[in-house]
Amino acid sequence: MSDGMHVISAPTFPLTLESVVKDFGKTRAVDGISLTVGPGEIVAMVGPSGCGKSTTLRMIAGLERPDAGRVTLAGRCVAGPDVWVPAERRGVGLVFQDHALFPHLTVENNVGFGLPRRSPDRTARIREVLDLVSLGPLAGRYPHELSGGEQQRVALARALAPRPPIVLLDEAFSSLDRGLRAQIRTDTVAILRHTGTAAILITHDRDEALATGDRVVILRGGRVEQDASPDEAFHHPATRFVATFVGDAVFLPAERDAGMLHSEIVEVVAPRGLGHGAVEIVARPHEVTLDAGGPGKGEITALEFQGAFILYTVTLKSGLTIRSLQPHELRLEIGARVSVGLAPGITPSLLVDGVRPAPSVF
Ligand SMILES: Nc1ncnc2c1ncn2[C@@H]1O[C@H](COP(=O)(O)OP(=O)(O)OP(=O)(O)O)[C@@H](O)[C@H]1O
Repeated sequence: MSDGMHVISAPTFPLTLESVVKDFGKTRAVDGISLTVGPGEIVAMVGPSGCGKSTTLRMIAGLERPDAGRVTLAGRCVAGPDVWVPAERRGVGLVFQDHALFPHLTVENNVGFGLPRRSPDRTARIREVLDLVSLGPLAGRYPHELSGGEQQRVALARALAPRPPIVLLDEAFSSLDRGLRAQIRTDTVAILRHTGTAAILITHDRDEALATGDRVVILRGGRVEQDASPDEAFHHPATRFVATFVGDAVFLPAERDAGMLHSEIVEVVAPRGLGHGAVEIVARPHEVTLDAGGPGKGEITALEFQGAFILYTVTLKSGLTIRSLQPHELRLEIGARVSVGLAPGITPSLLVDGVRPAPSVF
């Protein structure tokens, strides 16, 4: 610019959704979702069946047309009022649960499918992405000659080959068995990070979402219930629904008195401006302590062996049941009386009428 001003250009986000809506007849599948995915960011989208995950992904890919709102990919509006760019011209990478490989094409031809036929670097690019997923030696095989994990890697290589702004993974690991699944997921994330490719990963599995995403977007009824880091969603859930969706949660009703919140097992200072409404203190079972000495306010009413830990169900005097996750060193029988508390250093989150109070109260 001639006046000497520096122009700082806005970063180009791989993906922006603005108030996107999709109806199927009378069903509102997606109800005004807004979302941004930053460069190289991996976003896990999670929520119960029917919450709109796949429909959202299909609108990003161009397989469904939004009824309202706007989809922008790498700075280009691809869906909006009067704008519609079809799937084949969006350049989005897709990886599905069933891998969707072409059975009559070899691995290398599957990988090269999205690359222009006459591109001079086509062969080199196929080699490069096959090496990236460690499948170079299998380039000439057909999909039916590969294991499930290898097929998944071919699908990833095919999605990455055209250097897409974003890769969309729809339940991409669900068909793999448990042990393999964790390994392939780790490898996939490493490859996405290595190439700096942004991704949205759709999953039913909360542990997968928390382990994989830089951010987790929790959907419910076609809306974003919370969009936060895994740590934030786990420790400061926006709603009661999120609290239970991202992990096992213990809700302790609390009474207000003289600036304190009193629950059956713990007291905490009431933050200023907490507002009116029913307050609950939220804890996780691994934060609930049990002490077998003394009279105790609770009684062990069930226990469940969970590998490295035992999950105890404790019934308190009021009849409220809570859960506590304990190492095997603590051996308690059903019927044992215990004192119950919260581990030192824990600042439990609060809900007022089922919703996290505004951050300004803390
Ligand atoms: N083609 C369609 N026609 C009619 N209704 C549809 C269609 N696709 C999805 N729906 C409905 O839209 C809502 C959202 O579906 P969607 O598949 O996006 O959910 P989801 O979160 O991906 O679910 P799941 O985890 O079970 O795959 C559901 O109520 C579903 O029944």
